[in-house]
Amino acid sequence: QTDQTSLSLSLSLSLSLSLSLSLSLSLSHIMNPDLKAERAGASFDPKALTPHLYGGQARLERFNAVRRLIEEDPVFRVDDYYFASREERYTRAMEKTSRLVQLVKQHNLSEEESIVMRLCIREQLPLGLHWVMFIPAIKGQGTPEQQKKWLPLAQSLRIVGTYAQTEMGHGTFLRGLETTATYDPATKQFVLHMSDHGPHAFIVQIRDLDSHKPLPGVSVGDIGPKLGYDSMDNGFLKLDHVRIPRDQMLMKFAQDPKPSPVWIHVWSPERPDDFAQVSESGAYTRPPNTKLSYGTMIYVRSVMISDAARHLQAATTIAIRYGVVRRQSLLEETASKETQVLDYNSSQQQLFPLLGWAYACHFAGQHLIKMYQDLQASLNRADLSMLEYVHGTTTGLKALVTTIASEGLETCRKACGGHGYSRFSGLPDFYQDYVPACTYEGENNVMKLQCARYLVKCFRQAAKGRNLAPEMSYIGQATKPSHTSKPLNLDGPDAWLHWKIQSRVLEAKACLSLAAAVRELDRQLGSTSKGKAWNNAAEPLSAAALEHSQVVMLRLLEGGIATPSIADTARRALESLRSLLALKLIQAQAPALQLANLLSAMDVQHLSTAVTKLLAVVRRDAVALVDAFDLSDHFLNSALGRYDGQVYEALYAAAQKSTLNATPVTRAVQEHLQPLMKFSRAMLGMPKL
Ligand SMILES: CCCCCCCCCCCCCCCCCCCCCC(=O)SCCNC(=O)CCNC(=O)[C@H](O)C(C)(C)COP(=O)(O)OP(=O)(O)OC[C@H]1O[C@@H](n2cnc3c(N)ncnc32)[C@H](O)[C@@H]1OP(=O)(O)O
Ligand SMILES: Cc1cc2nc3c(=O)[nH]c(=O)nc-3n(C[C@H](O)[C@H](O)[C@H](O)COP(=O)(O)OP(=O)(O)OC[C@H]3O[C@@H](n4cnc5c(N)ncnc54)[C@H](O)[C@@H]3O)c2cc1C
Repeated sequence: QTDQTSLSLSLSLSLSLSLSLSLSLSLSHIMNPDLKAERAGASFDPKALTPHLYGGQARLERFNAVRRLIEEDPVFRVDDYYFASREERYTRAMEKTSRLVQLVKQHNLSEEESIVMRLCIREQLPLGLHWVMFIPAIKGQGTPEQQKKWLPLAQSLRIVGTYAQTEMGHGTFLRGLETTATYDPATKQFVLHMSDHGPHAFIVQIRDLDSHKPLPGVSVGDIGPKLGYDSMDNGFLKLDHVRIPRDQMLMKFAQDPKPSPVWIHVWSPERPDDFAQVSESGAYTRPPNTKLSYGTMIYVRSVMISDAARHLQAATTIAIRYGVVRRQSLLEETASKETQVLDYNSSQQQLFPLLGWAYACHFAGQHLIKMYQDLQASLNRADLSMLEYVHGTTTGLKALVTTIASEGLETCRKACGGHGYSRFSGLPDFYQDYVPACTYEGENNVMKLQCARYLVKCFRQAAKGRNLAPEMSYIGQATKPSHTSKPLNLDGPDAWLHWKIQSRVLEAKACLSLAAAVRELDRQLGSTSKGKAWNNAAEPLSAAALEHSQVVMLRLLEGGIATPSIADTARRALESLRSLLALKLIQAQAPALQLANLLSAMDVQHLSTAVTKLLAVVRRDAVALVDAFDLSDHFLNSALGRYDGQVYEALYAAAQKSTLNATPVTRAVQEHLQPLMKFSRAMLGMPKL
């Protein structure tokens, strides 16, 4: 059996080898003809859309100039990416970080340009958290004096920080954290130790600035291999009675409005649900909102929407380009050519809504960053009115889009068939580095329930006739009796293409879910405690949070498309994509909508016809829509997603680098398989082949 296997494998290997060689000879440096035809046949020019996505022509040009700095520098090459060990990945990532900082200085780049530069690097950088959490924590949580002291040090990398909040025993439940900070008035120091309860933010020096060795009382190290994130040294940290000066507690929101004395944030056993504040002499007072110290998490949840966009853009670019290059099977037996896999309805049903989500996340990401900036500005004016809304919105969107992007990356991998499983497709690595987003910065089940908590609150306010924030006012419908609803009774499939109809139905469905969740919650509350009632109603509550978040995302997509600077041809293509996404969401809920008398049987039939029509419209522009993202081959690092579509040539060339191909016969075969086969032949004899 082993003999036969090795025989047939070597036969097929030599066969594919000669085929691939001839492909590479005849096709190198030529655009794949199918991809060329797609580009020629699109209804709009992606070059007209790209500047809009990058914030205008001038910003796009700056982006490209920065991107060239990365892609033309050998330190950032990606050809070693798929073969490096974890330690090599980590070391190379650190080398890239160091070069990145040199380039920023050398070219005198702005903060925005340095962010762009980080986004162009096809690697997770170990200092990512320094930029995404440590610096934002100082900005968001530090007093002006603390910012003045720490920000210049952090921004110039004289110090490098992390965000060590999660403990072995607690990640979600922040009120359950067990590290204590005990204030010692005699020395005006906090003593940090692992033993009790309480959430606060402190700057703690953990390593010597010169030797980089851990300081006394600090145990720190890498947590070991993970599903992905090979280039990151995610760490453990243990503090044993570590002393830090009092002013290293981030206490922007824990300050007494009166100028002195300085107030400090400390957990109090009398109010375990709460932060308290304590003065130098030990007097307590409440902060304006106990959740203000969670602000850095709100920031990261906001930027994570853009991160989901980037990953979905990459995955759909790879799968859609490959989908037009890859031909497999015959749709019609009489056809002269095999079918492009993107022409299969099942591929379109899966990939095109994801393309819609990629655009939705793009526009929503921009909106959320702005929303966070507005929140910060209002908090700086001691106005807390936005906090609840922003928390409710970001938790729901974080849960929705990280789930869609994670599942979407896997869908794109499967859409690429067997070659999608190769790491050279780029998709496995994007997936394994992205998927922890469902867990970090608030586990998604927990985030959905936080969003639901806000929705239930809005529902109860609306039921009392109170006004809601304009973005939430549609929830008022949820409180109305459902027996009054009437079906749409649309006069044909094209009526489904109107945004007003789509948003009306999506909102109606979200209201239906919210009303059902509140009914279930109230039913539970009638017979059990509040905690148990919420737990028992978790499923409908989570569904309501997701459907509300879909409404928000679709509105932001529509808002992004409606901006006047987009060329009309591109806008029409995007409108079709938005319609397809909205209608696919509605289609998934059609039975419930019919049951609630919101859609008639004919509405559902028209819906199905409209979806089929839209698939064909989006199919025509699918390549143009992913080309508009303008992701480079360097960033995609994908044999399947290349701009020129030379996928087989690239796969073959990449395979040559496998260390198993360094010698014609591997060491493993020489040391283990050959002796085994020799033994089998000696024992059983060998007929002539
Ligand atoms: C120039 C532009 C720049 C652009 C840049 C563009 C960049 C582009 C992209 C660049 C790439 C970036 C990629 C990102 C990579 C990131 C890597 C990150 C790595 C991972 C890091 C981490 O992973 S780091 C740890 C995160 N760890 C959590 O995330 C814990 C979750 N756990 C909780 O967050 C709390 O534990 C939880 C559950 C709320 C309960 O908190 P709790 O028990 O205290 O509170 P309760 O549930 O009792 O709620 C009581 C009331 O508080 C209200 N409330 C609760 N939270 C609130 C809040 N935040 N704000 C307001 N209100 C809040 C709630 O709504 C209730 O309100 P009410 O009473 O009125 O109903
Ligand atoms: C790659 C990666 C990087 C990270 N980086 C950092 C970092 O830099 N700094 C940092 O501080 N932390 C970091 N974390 C930790 C991360 O924030 C936590 O893992 C996350 O908040 C979830 O907490 P947990 O691990 O305690 O999960 P748990 O809370 O133990 O969750 C386990 C299960 O219990 C469920 N569950 C828990 N509580 C509830 C509830 N109230 N209601 C319903 N279900 C519940 C969850 O849904 C989940 O299914 C990182 C994690 C990962 C994966």
